Formats: sequence, C-alpha cells, structure tokens
Amino acid sequence: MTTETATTPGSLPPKRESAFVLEAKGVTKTYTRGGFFKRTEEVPVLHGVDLAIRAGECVGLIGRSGSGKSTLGRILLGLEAPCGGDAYILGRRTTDEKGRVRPDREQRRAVQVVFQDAVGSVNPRLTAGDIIAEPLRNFERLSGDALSERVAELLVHVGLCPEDAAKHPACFSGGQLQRISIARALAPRPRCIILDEALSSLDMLVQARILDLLDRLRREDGVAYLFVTHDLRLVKLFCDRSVTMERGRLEPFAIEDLARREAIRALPGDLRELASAMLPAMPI
Ligand SMILES: Nc1ncnc2c1ncn2[C@@H]1O[C@H](COP(=O)(O)OP(=O)(O)OP(=O)(O)O)[C@@H](O)[C@H]1O
Repeated sequence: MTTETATTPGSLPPKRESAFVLEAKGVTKTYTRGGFFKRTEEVPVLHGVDLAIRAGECVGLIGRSGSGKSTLGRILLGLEAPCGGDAYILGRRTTDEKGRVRPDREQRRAVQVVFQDAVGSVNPRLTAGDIIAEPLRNFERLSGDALSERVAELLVHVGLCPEDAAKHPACFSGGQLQRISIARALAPRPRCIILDEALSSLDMLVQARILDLLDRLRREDGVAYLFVTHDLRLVKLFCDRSVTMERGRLEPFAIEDLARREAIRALPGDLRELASAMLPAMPI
C-alpha cells in the first residue's frame, strides 16, 4: 500500500512513501547446505511469508528455535536476499533488479537491529562511546561536542552513565553490553527496530526501564518494533499484535487467547508447548 507525498514546483519527482515501514510479500528462503565432499541439501526455511508493520506498531514474533525468525529478520533488514517474493523498507524493495540486496542509505538508517548476543555484536577494541558514535557519525554527521553529548544522552537513556563512554566492552556485564547495543540501535533515530531476543539477558528492572523507553519512542516518534522473542509475557505486555512462526510459515496469534486453556489446547503443536511452558509464570 503506497501513498504519494506532496511536491513543490521544480523539486525532484515525488518518492513513493509507504504506509508500512517494513514489509515482506510472499517471502521464501531456501539454504543450500553441504558441498565439497558432502551431498548438497536444500533446506527450505521460509514459505511465502507476508508481514507488514506500520509506523508506531509493535508486532511480536513468537516461534520455536529454528523456525525461521532470524532468517526473516535478516531479510527484512536488507542483509539477505529472499529466494522468492520481496522485502520492502519504507515502501521500497531491498533488492535490485538482479535480486541482490541493495538497501540505500535511508533504508539502512530506517531499520536497526539488536541481537541477543551482545558480546558478539560489538567490536571489543572500541570503547562504548565509539560503538554508539559510529551510527551518529555515519547517519547524523555529528562530531565534536555535539557527538559526545548525544552519546552521553543515549547512555543515560539506557540506564548507564556518561563516564561509561570511555570503557571497553570487557569492562561490562552481558546485560550492560546489551544496553550499549540498544543505545547504538537508537542512535540514528530509526523508524523501526528489530529486537531479536534483545531483552532476554536483562534483569526485570532493566527490562522494564528499556520497555518504558521503547514505548515512549513509539508514542512520541512513531518508532515501530518487530519483537522476536520466546517470552509470551513480554509480548502480552508490549505488543499490539503478534504472529507465530511455525516451520517457516506465519500465522496471526491472539495473545489474549493465553487466558483460555481451551484456546491453548487448540494451538499448533510447537506453540501449545511453548504457551503451556510459559503459563505458570503468565500474569493473566
Ligand atoms: N546461513 C545459513 N545456512 C544454512 N542454513 C541456515 C542458515 N541460516 C539459518 N539456517 C537454518 O535455517 C533454519 C532457521 O534458522 P533461524 O536462525 O532463522 O531460526 P530461529 O527461529 O531464528 O531460531 P532461534 O530462535 O534459535 O534463533 C535453521 O534450520 C537453521 O539451521
């Protein structure tokens, strides 16, 4: 779904601006494994996935390990090409006419990601300040005092202190490093953030603080989220709607149904087990 934006005489032709920040249309993905001395094997991972996320919307993506959630996330980020169908950021395809992933600068800025593995997703040689400053230099062209002030502000936003900017990753706990990754994702003022199990390593108090911050960004700036998680409580607390990934297929999932045991019994196998496992801890 697209809408034309207004233009002034003599300006460039209008860009087609989408109502959706992120969109997957009929996305399929198959990996090829093996080769050399092993027989090659085709592994179908995604089967015709449709998903569209509007500005300010938070969509929960629940599913068993290995169901294809991260693969979909990488395709939506413009890091990987789908084998079939298309992925769109800001209404524009992430791939060129030859099917190669080519997100432009605006698209790369618009969608940021926070992975579960905070330690593996930061460069150990950089300071926390450098890690957060990188997208600010690239996308916001900040430097000098303005850059240091914005880095300090982001550190405070995620519950760390400005002095932490000078420290290296080895000085932080896993949860603190995760907060640095979140600050880095927020830095370029994205339109959508993919949170891939991003809050799992945080204690409940820090989780609440980060959720509060993300919720404020959603309300004030219309930031959207794709919230990939196994934690149904977080989905219930934070998401507008949720979908499940079952062996590479997406289905809508009404989180309110978790309050009804008969609805849980009717869930597909994988999800029924997940819901039952979560249930004792669910505040329903
Ligand atoms: N680059 C790759 N090459 C081959 N197979 C891959 C590749 N990436 C993912 N897969 C396979 O695709 C399937 C889906 O993986 P994916 O990481 O998307 O699942 P997931 O739902 O995110 O799991 P988790 O919750 O454990 O992160 C798995 O069987 C995985 O082994």
